[in-house]
Amino acid sequence: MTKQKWVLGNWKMNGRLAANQALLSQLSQIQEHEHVAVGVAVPSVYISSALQAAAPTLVGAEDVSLYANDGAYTGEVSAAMLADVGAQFVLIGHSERRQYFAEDEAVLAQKYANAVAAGVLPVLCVGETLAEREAGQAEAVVAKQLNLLQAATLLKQTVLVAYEPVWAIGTGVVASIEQIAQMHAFIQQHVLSLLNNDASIRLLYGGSVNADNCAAIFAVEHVDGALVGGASLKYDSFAQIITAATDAAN
Ligand SMILES: O=C(CO)COP(=O)(O)O
Repeated sequence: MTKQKWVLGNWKMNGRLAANQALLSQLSQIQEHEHVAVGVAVPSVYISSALQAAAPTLVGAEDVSLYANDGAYTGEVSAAMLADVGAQFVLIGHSERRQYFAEDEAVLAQKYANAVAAGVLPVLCVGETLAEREAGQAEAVVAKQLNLLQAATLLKQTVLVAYEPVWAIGTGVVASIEQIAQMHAFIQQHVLSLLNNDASIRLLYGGSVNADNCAAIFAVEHVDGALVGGASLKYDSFAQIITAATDAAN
């Protein structure tokens, strides 16, 4: 899956069956582009139904259990189950998981490994808070969050990382082009050094991406796509972002 541009939606805890199917059937009619991957991460209860309506749009999960094997873990969904229903990717370490569910690096490393073992492509989400940026810690924080990739050298596939500054998520405050360019260059270099230059890396930007700002973001070096929250919930805005990615890939 070495596409040049990736546009992934993250529905978060949104959606209902009928509305999902309507949105996905519109998305499924967008002309497929050989260099653009389009996908949506959806609540796990909707993965199966989404898969029936979405192709060629990829369908992924928003989270996966820390526990790898079947067992007495009430409420959990394992990576093997995601693979079983056909989920093609899974978000790991979204800032909302880190913030509301106290997921730390050890937990996320295990989740990442579980996804890899089950054959579900992990998308590692990283990003600093505003306080961390203001303290000059942005790169150090992101570097620490990337370190779990070291244990993922078993990967011989595309490494997908989404840089989502926490202060840009759902706020309408998009990072500046300079901030995105600087952090993406840093992430590219850091991941290559972690993986001994042996990886195909795709870096997505996330945080208040919309139809108006996406083209400028896609033009930044080392930006290989976007992870889109709010604007992925409406066909028009998501379709415009896909069009901009397609233009950028041409
Ligand atoms: O968290 C995000 C995607 O994972 C970004 O959300 P928004 O696009 O709504 O800012």
